[in-house]
Amino acid sequence: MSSPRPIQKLSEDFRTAVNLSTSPGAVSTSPNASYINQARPRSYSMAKPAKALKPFSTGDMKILLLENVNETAIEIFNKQGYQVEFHKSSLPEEELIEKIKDVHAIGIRSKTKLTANVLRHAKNLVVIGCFCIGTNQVDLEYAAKSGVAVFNSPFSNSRSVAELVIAEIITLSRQLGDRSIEMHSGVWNKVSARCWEIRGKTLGIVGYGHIGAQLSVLAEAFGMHVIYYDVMMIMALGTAQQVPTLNDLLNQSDFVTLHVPETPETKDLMSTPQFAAMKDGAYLINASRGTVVDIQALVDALKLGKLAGAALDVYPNEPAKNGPLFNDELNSWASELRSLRNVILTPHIGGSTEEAQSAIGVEVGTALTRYINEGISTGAVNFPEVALRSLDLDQADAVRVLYIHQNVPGVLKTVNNVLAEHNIEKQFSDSRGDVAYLMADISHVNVDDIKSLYQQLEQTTYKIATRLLY
Ligand SMILES: NC(=O)c1ccc[n+]([C@@H]2O[C@H](COP(=O)([O-])OP(=O)(O)OC[C@H]3O[C@@H](n4cnc5c(N)ncnc54)[C@H](O)[C@@H]3O)[C@@H](O)[C@H]2O)c1
Ligand SMILES: O=C(O)CC[C@@H](O)C(=O)O
Repeated sequence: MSSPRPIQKLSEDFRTAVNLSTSPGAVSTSPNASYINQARPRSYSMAKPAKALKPFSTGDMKILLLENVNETAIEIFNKQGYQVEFHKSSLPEEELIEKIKDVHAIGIRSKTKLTANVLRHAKNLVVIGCFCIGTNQVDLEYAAKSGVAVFNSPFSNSRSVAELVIAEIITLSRQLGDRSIEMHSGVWNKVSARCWEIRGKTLGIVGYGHIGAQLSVLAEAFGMHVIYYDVMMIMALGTAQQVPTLNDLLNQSDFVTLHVPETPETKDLMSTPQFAAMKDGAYLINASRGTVVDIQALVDALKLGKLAGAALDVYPNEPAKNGPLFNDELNSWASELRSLRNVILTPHIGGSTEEAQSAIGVEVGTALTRYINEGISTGAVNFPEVALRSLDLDQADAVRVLYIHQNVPGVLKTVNNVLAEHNIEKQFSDSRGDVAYLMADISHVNVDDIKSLYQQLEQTTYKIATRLLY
């Protein structure tokens, strides 16, 4: 194994990988058309140095980082001069509420629940970073309506999850977990009964997105036949085949692996009828979200011998920190599940590799910095995606207006009346559901006028949040 690379190098590699400029405002995983059309030519050419913007009225940027967010992100924030408070685990709700009152940004992973009840205390909050793929732990709609943009890392840990699943397929089919536990307790148990090669077996992938598709390619390299079920029509990779229903997948697969998001539709997607539809002696793998499997029903199917084994990485309730906490108090079936043979249990580590965590730190850290410093929301998961090219260094009297508002008719007329006292250099606005976001660069602004400009915008009827950068 090579030692971890210096952070600067990682950051450069990431930028090269996504093929964008070295401007901190330029990293994107899903550039929308407006971003490409408006921001690209100038930021790519790097013809003129960009003006570094500072916020009006926000004071020092305070960032709360929970759940051991990677040091690559901390380094990015420190470099910006933000005040960073770092915690290794998530926080109990009351403590979280106390801390969130004060901060402008928060970085979390999958454990911290940013519910409406928590977010309504976050009076200064501008942006949330989910340093992971899943965003189900955040009330995205409430955040958007409060003017808080949410960013995640859509695929930086996909490969790590896919590799874990490959390992689990082999581990289950060879009963490696049981043999290892036996040897650790001094028992030599050399058996071949019900141990199989994976070559020629059918892998059924439920959810053929970033992880499912990556896994499909790896599994075929091992000689597996791959079928998949997805609510969308998705192009097959290799010789994989999409099947029309979940039941079609279940009754053909030797291994069923789940890669769907947590949604109301995926709750208990796998329960008693679905286990009954699986082939006798098949295996189930879940590294998506704990709510997707009815675990009591899985325990029953395993006890009956209907399934030959299972691997679980995620659970409906997961401990907030490391320790001997996976017990019946947390999940009523925990000790029953722990006692079963050929069941691999891992503590939500699908994306927990050095490579994935470093890359996620850089990606989400950069997205947050870009949004805080320049207002660019490209890649936000809950928010209109808006970008403007940077202001030039010689535009000393220019101000960037960031105005989040309710998406109702007539707002822009009011706002442009306020802005029209100055020269509008460029502006761009977009909406998503009930929320709209306007970015405008205006020039010929006297520094003494900024306060009045801010107050006028703050007083407009449908305003959600205003930020001025100058
Ligand atoms: N264990 C871990 O550490 C870990 C790491 C990363 C991601 N995850 C979880 O894995 C999930 C999948 O990740 P991804 O990056 O592949 O997501 P993705 O969004 O790229 O793909 C999800 C796929 O599921 C499909 N889908 C949605 N609802 C469905 C349904 N009801 N039935 C069938 N298909 C459905 C979507 O159309 C999409 O193709 C994430 O949402 C996250 O919760 C877990
Ligand atoms: O790192 C985590 O806590 C979550 C990992 C994974 O579930 C994700 O959603 O990316």
